[in-house]
Amino acid sequence: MNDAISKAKVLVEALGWIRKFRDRYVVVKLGGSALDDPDSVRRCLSDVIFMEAVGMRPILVHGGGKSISRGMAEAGIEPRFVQGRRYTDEKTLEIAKKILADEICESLVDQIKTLGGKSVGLHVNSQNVLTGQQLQLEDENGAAVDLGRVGYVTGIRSELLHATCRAGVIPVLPSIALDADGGGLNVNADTAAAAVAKLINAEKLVFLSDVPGIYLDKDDPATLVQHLTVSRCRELIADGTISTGMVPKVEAALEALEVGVGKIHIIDAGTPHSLLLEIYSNLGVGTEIVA
Ligand SMILES: Nc1ncnc2c1ncn2[C@@H]1O[C@H](COP(=O)(O)OP(=O)(O)O)[C@@H](O)[C@H]1O
Ligand SMILES: CC(=O)N[C@@H](CCC(=O)OP(=O)(O)O)C(=O)O
Repeated sequence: MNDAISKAKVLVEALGWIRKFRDRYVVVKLGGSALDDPDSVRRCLSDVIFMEAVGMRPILVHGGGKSISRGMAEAGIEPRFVQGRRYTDEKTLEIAKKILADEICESLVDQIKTLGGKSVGLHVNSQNVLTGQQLQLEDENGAAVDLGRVGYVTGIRSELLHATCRAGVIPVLPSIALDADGGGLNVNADTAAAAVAKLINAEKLVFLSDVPGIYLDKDDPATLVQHLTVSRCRELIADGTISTGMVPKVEAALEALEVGVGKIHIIDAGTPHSLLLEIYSNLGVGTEIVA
């Protein structure tokens, strides 16, 4: 009986959050590290289906950096990263498009359908949503850095996203954009997710990664921080506590917060139902970043 009552309490606790987030957009970013574990992916997708079923409007944005690197190795191309971005020549762009749009995105859509949800892949080879421009970076001496076909998102087809979500269909977007001439651009998936969150006025942006959140000591999970402000994040980037793949994630998070996205969460895709616990319970499981 006690067990039954505690289960009912979980539902009652969730009710408050379900009401609060009804019809609100949440952008969920699934990273390449998380995508490598099929069980985690299935569990995360079933959480996303739950969110849609209880009235939220989830939009899934995904990367797949590790798979692109594997695809390049098969094609005999050595991956090269400049300031965390993959140098992308035409051949690499074709590999990225094939792997992200045709393979990973379509596989996520199929899995959502198998799990009982409705979903559609919106991308360069179906209905494109993300438009962008070529990214111009400078090195420490102020000289232009050639990144090839690397871009950033400047616009989204928000009407298509609204209509898709209103119809109860979960949109899945790979991080490839089209420029004004219809040319493909390889976009870092963290920045793509933040841009979508920003342009759709999302309530939340959730990064599903392969760590439970941000650690104060990169190698010690016991140092997980539950709550960070923008200024504290900047300090942690400056002193090197936040490094490697976490830097673009947190920088993208800060940009999204600056333009009104309510809250950012960084959680572990491998922790069962971390998404549901983070959104629909009083118990936060990862790191939240607030303005
Ligand atoms: N302070 C930190 N706390 C936690 N992880 C960190 C930190 N600094 C760097 N990292 C690294 O960031 C990685 C997550 O980024 P990344 O591998 O790019 O993930 P994704 O594929 O989800 O985008 C972690 O696996 C970890 O190695
Ligand atoms: C320009 C650039 O670097 N694009 C990324 C896009 C994929 C990505 O970001 O995937 P993760 O989320 O797995 O890191 C890349 O080619 O790896």
